[in-house]
Amino acid sequence: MTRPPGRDAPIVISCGEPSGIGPEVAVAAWRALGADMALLWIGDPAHLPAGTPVRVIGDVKDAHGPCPDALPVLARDFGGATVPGRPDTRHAQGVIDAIADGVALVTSGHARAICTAPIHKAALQNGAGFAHPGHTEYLATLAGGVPVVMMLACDALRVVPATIHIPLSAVPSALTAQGLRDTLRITHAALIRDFGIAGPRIAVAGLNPHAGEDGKMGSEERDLIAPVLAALRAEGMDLTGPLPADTMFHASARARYDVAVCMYHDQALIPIKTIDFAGGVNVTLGLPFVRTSPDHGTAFDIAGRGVADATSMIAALRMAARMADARDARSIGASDARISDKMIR
Ligand SMILES: NC(=O)C1=CN([C@@H]2O[C@H](COP(=O)(O)OP(=O)(O)OC[C@H]3O[C@@H](n4cnc5c(N)ncnc54)[C@H](O)[C@@H]3O)[C@@H](O)[C@H]2O)C=CC1
Ligand SMILES: NCC(=O)COP(=O)(O)O
Repeated sequence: MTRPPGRDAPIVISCGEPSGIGPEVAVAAWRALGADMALLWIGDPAHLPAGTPVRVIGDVKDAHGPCPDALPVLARDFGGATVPGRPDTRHAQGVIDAIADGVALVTSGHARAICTAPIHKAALQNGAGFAHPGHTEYLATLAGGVPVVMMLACDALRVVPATIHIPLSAVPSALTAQGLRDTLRITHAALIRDFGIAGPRIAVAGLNPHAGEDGKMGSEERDLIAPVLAALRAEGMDLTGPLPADTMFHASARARYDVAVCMYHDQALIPIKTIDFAGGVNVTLGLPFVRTSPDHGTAFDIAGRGVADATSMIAALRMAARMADARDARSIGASDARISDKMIR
């Protein structure tokens, strides 16, 4: 990463699947935040809701600073209009490129963060042979193959699935000590660096009912999870678990931790989407840049009707800005420290 781009630089929004609700929630979020925050949408302007005022940007420097009168757009031609709810294979490569272009802007220091609108994974696989199960894995590849962690966060809860987009039947064999250690270490470091939590309290779910009931209902807790937790506790991490997953998400249980690390996708996502579907944010931890996303998908059933709730997209943009601020503050702090170090010598 080059030096931080400054608070005037935009947060880029990749268009996501154009036949889903991505374009409309992006426009609604710009209407809500555009007076206070620099934003830059990457995609085909023909896919924006009719009547959206657009400012096509030639040079990303022209997207610095808030632009409340028109949505700044880095225009791409995806080769055709879109029909709500019907992904078009011709658009798939453009959707993928918008993500890569957004990441390039952030890593080159021209943008502060990327906020990705939802993609339809199958549409990208069918249309462009997209080899990744989701953004999370694609972004890890774009960042050079770094290990990453998916976290979903709302005001009441943060959750991390230790395995992500794999069939349920593949979960037990995909859970490894190394993978779990990486997940816990990345989560711990990110809560300190990006969320300002000095000593993160991490609760870890078991895999099986009743966290295995002393090995009577499964052995992963005893043989895999507990030893990993013991080793990381010895390094100073504040970990509880493995806990029975069914009793760790009610309000008084949630008050005892800062993040719940779960063993598979739905164990983590069902509680947060139940507690706050509208306000949840998906954030990728471990990347060298800031990436957030709304917690919902393409919602084909309501796309193009103007009824999609943009609360999650707005929350995702706000979280991206806060995370970028936190990273800026640390990097400015670090360079100040280097300067004062030199002065002392
Ligand atoms: N970050 C991403 O790119 C994500 C992509 N997806 C993808 O989206 C596609 C559809 O996934 P689903 O499981 O159907 O989930 P979904 O979130 O698209 O839809 C589930 C239900 O919630 C409603 N809904 C979703 N967002 C809404 C909003 N903002 N306002 C009002 N109602 C909303 C939908 O109308 C639907 O009834 C899949 O291909 C999935 O992979 C799903 C989650 C995240
Ligand atoms: N269920 C969460 C989800 O699908 C988000 O995936 P990603 O595209 O952010 O990796």
